[in-house]
Amino acid sequence: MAAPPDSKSDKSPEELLCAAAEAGNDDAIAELISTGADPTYFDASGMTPLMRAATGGHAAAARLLLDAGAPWNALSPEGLSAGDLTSDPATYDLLLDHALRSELILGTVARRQAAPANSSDGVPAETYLDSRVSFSEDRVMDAESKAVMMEWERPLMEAHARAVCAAGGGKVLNVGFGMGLVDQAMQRYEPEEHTIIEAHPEVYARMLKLGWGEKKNVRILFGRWQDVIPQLGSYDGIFFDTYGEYYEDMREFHEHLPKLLRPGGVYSYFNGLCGDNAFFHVVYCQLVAMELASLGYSTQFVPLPVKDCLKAEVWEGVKQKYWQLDTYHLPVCQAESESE
Ligand SMILES: C[S@@+](CC[C@H](N)C(=O)[O-])C[C@H]1O[C@@H](n2cnc3c(N)ncnc32)[C@H](O)[C@@H]1O
Repeated sequence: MAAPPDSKSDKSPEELLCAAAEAGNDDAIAELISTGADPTYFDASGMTPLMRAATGGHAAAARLLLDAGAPWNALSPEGLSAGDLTSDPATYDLLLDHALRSELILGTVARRQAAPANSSDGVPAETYLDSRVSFSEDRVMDAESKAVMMEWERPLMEAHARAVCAAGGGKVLNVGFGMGLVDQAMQRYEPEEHTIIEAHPEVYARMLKLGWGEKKNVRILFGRWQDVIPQLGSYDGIFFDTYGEYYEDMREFHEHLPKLLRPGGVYSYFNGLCGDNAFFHVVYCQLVAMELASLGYSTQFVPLPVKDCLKAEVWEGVKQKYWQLDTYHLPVCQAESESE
């Protein structure tokens, strides 16, 4: 709750804090915070003091506010965070560093968002696999009209297949069939063995109907990757793209990489984490890269423009636009010793 108005100016301490943040007045910020002004306050325009400091490019002011507990991940009515609002490199770096440290400790954004595909609000992760999905030419939808997979991603899936089949002709693994876009692309590289894991019964039934069960180099494992992992071997290329799971699930999958990925192999995943906010997305690209680095993998992000794939009509009938950024960052991960 906002503190009472300041008698001299008729403004509350929080409004004064916003004004001081906007002006980059560090002394006034320190004074207001020390006398109890709330740094988590949203002003009448839906802006926090930190957003005001970030917009003005005042790094020192932003530091004072973060140290006082200002939330780095608060969103304006337009869905922008302080990191999205600044054009000052020092303020951006400060916010990014703070966000990474907070997420490493608390994981607040990850817990709110389902990882790599889309948000699972509406259909909880645990129930997605028990609920109906529907198929049309350009999408697979869940029971809540959220997109499980969409045709606009085809060029991305082709680029992922190119990355993980780079060595050509080896053994490849794909986790999550969806529309089979990445698998179609992988098949063009004529892998010696192509393993596909799919957990949804209706997606699995459709795979069989489409003839995937008869391809001689294809091995289908029906079940959750968590359950079929003991049946896996080791691979030259691995792609991971599930739906309705959380960042923690992907982290758990990554822990298996040292066993699953052969020396010289390439790992990639659908990089949809926080695909509706540019700053959160950068935070999560870096977090995953740090986590993979701790397992001995280096990650490069290849920028792919996607604006032209995303005309407004793409989202017609879809409850949530899970991707809203102009550039997709395709991750290419390799064992550190091999990528140098
Ligand atoms: C986003 S789609 C994959 C799209 C695919 N990359 C393509 O190119 O069409 C995600 C798929 O993962 C499946 N899935 C979800 N959770 C899974 C799990 N734990 N194990 C295996 N598959 C899972 C979903 O049923 C869905 O078919």
